[in-house]
Amino acid sequence: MRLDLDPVLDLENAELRAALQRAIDQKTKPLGSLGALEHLALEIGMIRKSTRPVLEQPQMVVFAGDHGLVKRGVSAFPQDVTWQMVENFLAGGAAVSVLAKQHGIALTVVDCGVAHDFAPREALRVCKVAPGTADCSQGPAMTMEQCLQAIRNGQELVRGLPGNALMLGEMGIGNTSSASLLLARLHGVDLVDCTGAGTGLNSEGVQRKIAVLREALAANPDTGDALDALASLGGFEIATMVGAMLQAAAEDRVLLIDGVIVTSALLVAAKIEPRVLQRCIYSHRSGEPGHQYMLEALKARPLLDWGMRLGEGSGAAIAWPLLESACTMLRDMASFASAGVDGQAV
Ligand SMILES: O=C(O)c1ccc[n+]([C@@H]2O[C@H](COP(=O)([O-])O)[C@@H](O)[C@H]2O)c1
Ligand SMILES: Cc1cc2nc[nH]c2cc1C
Repeated sequence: MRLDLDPVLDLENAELRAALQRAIDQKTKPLGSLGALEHLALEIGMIRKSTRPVLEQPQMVVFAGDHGLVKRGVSAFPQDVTWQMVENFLAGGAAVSVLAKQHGIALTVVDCGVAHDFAPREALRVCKVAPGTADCSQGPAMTMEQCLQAIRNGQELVRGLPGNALMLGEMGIGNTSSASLLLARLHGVDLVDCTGAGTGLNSEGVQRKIAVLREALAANPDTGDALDALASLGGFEIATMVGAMLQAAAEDRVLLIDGVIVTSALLVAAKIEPRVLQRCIYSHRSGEPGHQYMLEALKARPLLDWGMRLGEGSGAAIAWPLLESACTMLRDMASFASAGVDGQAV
């Protein structure tokens, strides 16, 4: 074992599940009539171990990192956009900035390995392993020591966060390549099926991207180990998210999962500790093609299907009020008995 993990306990508890289902069924509504909101309420109740769950001090953490593979032309945008967008997150002008503010979600940005030196800011955490990964078409993106350092950084970061709900977002030009590579390596999906336009490559660009990603798989032979896959094909922001997810799950926080890159980190975390998945809610289905394969592999049912493909945690921020509605329904709706409504259908 190369990682010190806090214990993650199995959440399956048939009594609590039955109590939650009873509480939901006794609310003043025809059975099942709140549809997916009822399912969401049950899942949150299971994670928070309560028939009256309260989600407190929601946190959005955006993990940023640069990718050596970008020099091979796998993205429609230049590497500098990573640090420029970090500045935009901190200045309050990015999608995730305005959506987090709209919903009262605290925003922290983490420099996990951006090729830029930032001036210190209150909302910026610097956990820089190195200024960008190595080009994984030539060999491993990071050393195992760097990979473990990034995971530890993520664990440490979450230990210091308030609240019981964590949204993860990311920023990293080139990181849809890592997401496709991790999916191909960990679940055997063909790169042709799971590689997409990312920030906006045209179809020739996607073909070139696939060819480069094939080189990356060939340059990093499969050892059958998820940590090796992460170190050789991932990114610093992805590895830091893996640590954050493992820690958040160990603390029974609700994990609201964003798009294809965040989900690629979850693929790795779930190989290390499958019970992480018991704490996850999936905000949306990304328009990036690999995401559908990831969701299937994880047996995940996303809340929204809006063709979003921005990342940053934007999908999680938009889905957040649905989680609040699910908790409000469980806590505040009257039951047939308390409201004096006849609950027997004729
Ligand atoms: O989250 C998603 O599903 C998603 C899909 C496509 C692109 N992105 C974002 O776009 C960037 C990566 O795209 P690319 O083309 O540079 O690999 C990175 O900053 C991600 O946040 C994000
Ligand atoms: C402008 C821009 C904003 C982003 N946010 C997340 N990834 C991004 C990529 C680009 C190019």
